Amino acid sequence: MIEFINVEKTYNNDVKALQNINLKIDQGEFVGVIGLSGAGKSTLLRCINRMHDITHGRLLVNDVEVASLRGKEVRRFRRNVGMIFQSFNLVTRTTVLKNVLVSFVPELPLWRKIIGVFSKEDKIKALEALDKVGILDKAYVRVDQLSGGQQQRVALARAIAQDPSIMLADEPIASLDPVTSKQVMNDFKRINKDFNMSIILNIHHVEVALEYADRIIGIRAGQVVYDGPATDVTQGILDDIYGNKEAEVQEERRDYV
Ligand SMILES: Nc1ncnc2c1ncn2[C@@H]1O[C@H](COP(=O)(O)OP(=O)(O)OP(=O)(O)O)[C@@H](O)[C@H]1O
Repeated sequence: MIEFINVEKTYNNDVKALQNINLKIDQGEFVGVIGLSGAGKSTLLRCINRMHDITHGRLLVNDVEVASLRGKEVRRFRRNVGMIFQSFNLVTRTTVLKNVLVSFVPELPLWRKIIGVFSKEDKIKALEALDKVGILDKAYVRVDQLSGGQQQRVALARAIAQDPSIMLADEPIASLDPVTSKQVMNDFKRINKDFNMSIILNIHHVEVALEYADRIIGIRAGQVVYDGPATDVTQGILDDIYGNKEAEVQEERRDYV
């Protein structure tokens, strides 16, 4: 479970990116985080895996106080919280398999990192992860020969090879076409169902969020303005999250007249 208790995040430049966040996310939930650009979606995700430190309140992940983790503990903790980025973050000039194997590097002794030898078990784990996202046949292909969607699947395989209980995804389909986006979202859905992995993703495409996520968290100016089932999201709720520009303009005109 992920639990935010009165969480605040203020950056060094005094920007209050998150305020008064109280959330409980159970194991196995599929959550879509939506909101305007700059609302605080990435910050929310990045606090969960301690890429950013919270500045007030408490954040617990599987009963661990995230702020209390030090050094090695942070690395061990992050193995349990996979992260996918819009830009895939892959080494494109090497094979798909090597990119997945890199996920085991933190656990390897230094001499094996240097000579790049991975155990048979690691290779099997990596190949299994590629199989789970349907690109086992691409294991020995160089990443730069793959489409954007296939590259995102490699990133997904790399994250699931660590067997995390939580997967965070920061705009995972932002650079993909609609058809490929659907394939990647279906991968998330399958992983969520088959492995009961919690999926929390930031997404600009509201219709995709509503189609795939079970729960929607709407953020506006660093605060949660909606938290509930995707099926309950109405136009009025979307106006609360995104602001209804048309209504605001009408309002201003009325005031002016
Ligand atoms: N490293 C940082 N240092 C200072 N301010 C930051 C930093 N990262 C984000 N911010 C600010 O915090 C606020 C929230 O940003 P965040 O990236 O979380 O929003 P977002 O909803 O993910 O936006 P987008 O959809 O554009 O990615 C913004 O005002 C942003 O400028």
